[in-house]
Amino acid sequence: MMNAPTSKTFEDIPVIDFVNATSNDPVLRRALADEIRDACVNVGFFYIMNHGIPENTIDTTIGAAKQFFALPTQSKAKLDIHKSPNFKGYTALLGENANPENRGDLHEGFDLGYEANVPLDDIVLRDDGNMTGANVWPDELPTFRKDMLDYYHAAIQLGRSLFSLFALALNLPENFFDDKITKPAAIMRLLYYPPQPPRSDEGVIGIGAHTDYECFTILWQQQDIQALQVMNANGKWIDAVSIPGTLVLNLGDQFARWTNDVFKSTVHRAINQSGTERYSIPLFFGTDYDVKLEPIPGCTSPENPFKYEVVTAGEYVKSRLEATYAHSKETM
Ligand SMILES: O=C(O)CCC(=O)C(=O)O
Ligand SMILES: [Fe+2]
Repeated sequence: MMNAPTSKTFEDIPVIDFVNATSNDPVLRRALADEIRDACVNVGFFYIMNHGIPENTIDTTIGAAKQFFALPTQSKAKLDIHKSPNFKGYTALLGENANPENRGDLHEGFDLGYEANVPLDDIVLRDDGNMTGANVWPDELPTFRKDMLDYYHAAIQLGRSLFSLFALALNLPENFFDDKITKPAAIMRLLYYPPQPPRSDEGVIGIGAHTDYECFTILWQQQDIQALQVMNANGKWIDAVSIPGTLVLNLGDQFARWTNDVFKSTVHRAINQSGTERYSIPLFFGTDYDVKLEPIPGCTSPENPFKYEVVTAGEYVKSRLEATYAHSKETM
């Protein structure tokens, strides 16, 4: 876990209106990028208002997610993530352990990625054999695949526009990341958190304290349930309350490394003590597999040299994923 403290402590997570995200007016885009920079440098989390993913797409996807997790155990086990060479499929309760100090996370999950046989309008993809390989789908739910990919493609579109804004926020040309995200290395995950009693087992919570691995995560979280918490620089947990109509955006370790910690990858966790089931959908957005995480212009100086070993983005994420799932491998 990368525990880089944030430079300035925060008590609130900023809400940023994306209505001007694709405006033709560079002044408006610049103003938005300044807000984003502030959130990335000081918090590592922000809410996105006017994110552009249609509400009915979200509703359909959540409906399908509920049906999936309600399937019999044997149906879900057929799709177990340990059977996949590229981290796709089902994670059973306690199958993941985001914080190695804990004993397993109290959630079930389902992971999917880009499918080469579903053309995205403007993207040419090749399966490079590394994590972009085949998804698995439940035979029992005929529309599940379409429902998932509809959300996936809408979120990818948002993610690509975010990369331009992050470039601006780093005072780089808006197209700086374009040739580094030709194949969306984006993993979408459905999460189901059963309710846990207020005083529960030590070391078992919804998802243990962790940072994410990729550049950033676009998170849909269920309304009216408080579960997600974000750690500020004083080690205090700040509630990431659910705000209707928004998505949560948080930065991950790929971006923190790449920007020499100018952008913060902030520790977070989720505990569902609401008494009801909770669903969320993180979509982890990385770069192309072979992009080298070399110092980004403007993020280093003689006084502030690059702190990290240069690795490729894909190898970095893959090694982190292997470590995450290693804990439940023996039980398969
Ligand atoms: O469910 C949530 O609110 C957070 C999930 C999360 O942090 C993750 O999957 O990395
Ligand atoms: Fe996370």
